[in-house]
This record gives sequence, structure tokens and C-alpha cells, in this order.
Amino acid sequence: MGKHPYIVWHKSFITKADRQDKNNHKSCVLWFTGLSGSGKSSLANALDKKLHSLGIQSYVLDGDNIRHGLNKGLGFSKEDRKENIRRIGEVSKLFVDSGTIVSTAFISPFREDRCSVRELFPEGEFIEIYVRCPLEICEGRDPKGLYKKARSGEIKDFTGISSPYEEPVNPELIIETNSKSLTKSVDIIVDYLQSNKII
Ligand SMILES: Nc1ncnc2c1ncn2[C@@H]1O[C@H](COP(=O)(O)OS(=O)(=O)O)[C@@H](OP(=O)(O)O)[C@H]1O
Ligand SMILES: Nc1ncnc2c1ncn2[C@@H]1O[C@H](COP(=O)(O)OP(=O)(O)O)[C@@H](O)[C@H]1O
Repeated sequence: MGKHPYIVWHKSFITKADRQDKNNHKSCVLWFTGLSGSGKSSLANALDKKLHSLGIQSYVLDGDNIRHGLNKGLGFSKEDRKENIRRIGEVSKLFVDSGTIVSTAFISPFREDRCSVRELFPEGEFIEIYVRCPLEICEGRDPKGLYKKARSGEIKDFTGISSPYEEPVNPELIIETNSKSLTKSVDIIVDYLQSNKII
């Protein structure tokens, strides 16, 4: 779908830089990607709590929740996942524009889709965090009982079982949730934000 010929971009008076100045920190998207059960939601929410306690404007967009509303109706075919990620990329951009540090917790299994989101942002504002955890551990955790259903064939196209997960090639951070505690993982991300002068 191309751009509409009669729709013109309306510039706002207040810029992203103005909003960042007001907040006293920069804004960015922390793009958590990984298998179901790898720890994306747990990590994004624990980080959000920590950032909030530091007085930072932050927010979490979570796959399960977004699929109840904005992306209700999208399934798990390659095309639907692509559209899911495209929309979240655009929503994340709005959050970053508003001066917020937004954490997104979506499997986002396809490299090409994640790269397209990265291209929406200037250098340094898209931080890809690979939440790495072996499939057998994720399957052992099975917090929602979905792997069991995927193995029995009740759920089709399940990531890691009957649909691919393409690992990030050059993520800004890799967090191994099999060997690192949640607290330690949060500290690593906060350190990254501090050393890159985002907070
Ligand atoms: N077929 C299939 N494959 C993978 N996941 C499935 C599927 N069906 C339902 N679920 C549940 O939906 C959550 C993943 O949604 P996402 O929006 O993150 O997926 S994607 O990025 O579009 O691939 C995922 O949540 P997480 O476990 O938090 O990752 C599952 O709870
Ligand atoms: N170090 C860890 N980091 C994150 N989650 C962990 C860790 N160790 C165990 N877990 C558990 O793994 C599960 C991960 O589930 P969840 O956060 O919903 O993952 P995802 O959003 O990737 O599907 C949770 O039950 C969580 O308590």
C-alpha cells in the first residue's frame, strides 16, 4: 500500500528533543526478542519497574496484551506476524517520539521484520536485546502450557516447534536467561543505558 496523495505530514511544535530535555533522559526502544518462555515479558516488566523507580518515563508493549486490542485479529502466519511487528514498530516510534523508553516483548521471529523496524529509527535508538534461552528450557518452563499443545498438534505454526525463529545476527545485547537471574539481567540493561548516556 502506497502513501495517500492528499495526506500531508503535520509537524508538531514540540519536538522529541524538547520532550527528552523535559524528562532529563533520552528515549529509545528496547526490542526484546526470543522464543516463547525465554523471559521477554518477565525481563521487560522487571526493567520497567526499575526504570520507574529511577524516575524514568518508561512503558512496556507486550505481545499477548497487544494481541487483545490493537492487533486483535492477527494470527501467527508469516504475513500476520510481519504485520504485527510492523504495527508495533510504528507504535514504538510514537513512544520514542514522546520521550519514553519503551520496551517491547514480542517473539518477532523473522530477521527481516526486525530489521525493518530498526530502519524506522536513527542510530542508537533501536536497541535489540536477544533473550536467549535453549528451546528445551523454554519448553520445560512452558508457563502457559502452549508448548505442550504445540507438540500435540493442537497449536499450529508454533515458534521453535513448527515455525522458525531466526536468531539476531548483531544484537546490541544478549541476555541468557538460563544462566542469569532476573535482577542481574536488569542490571546489565541499566548499565547499557547508562554507558550509552541514554539515562
Ligand atoms: N503459534 C504461536 N507461536 C508463537 N506464540 C504463540 C502462538 N500461538 C499463541 N502464541 C502466544 O502468543 C505470543 C506471541 O505473540 P507475539 O505477538 O509476540 O508473536 S510474533 O512476534 O508475532 O511472532 C506468545 O507469547 P510469549 O510466550 O510471551 O512469547 C504465546 O503466548
Ligand atoms: N532468569 C530469568 N529471566 C526471565 N525469566 C525467567 C528466568 N528464570 C526463570 N524464568 C521464568 O521463565 C518464564 C518466562 O516467561 P515469560 O516472561 O512470559 O517469557 P516470554 O515473554 O518470553 O514468553 C517465567 O515463568 C519466568 O519466571
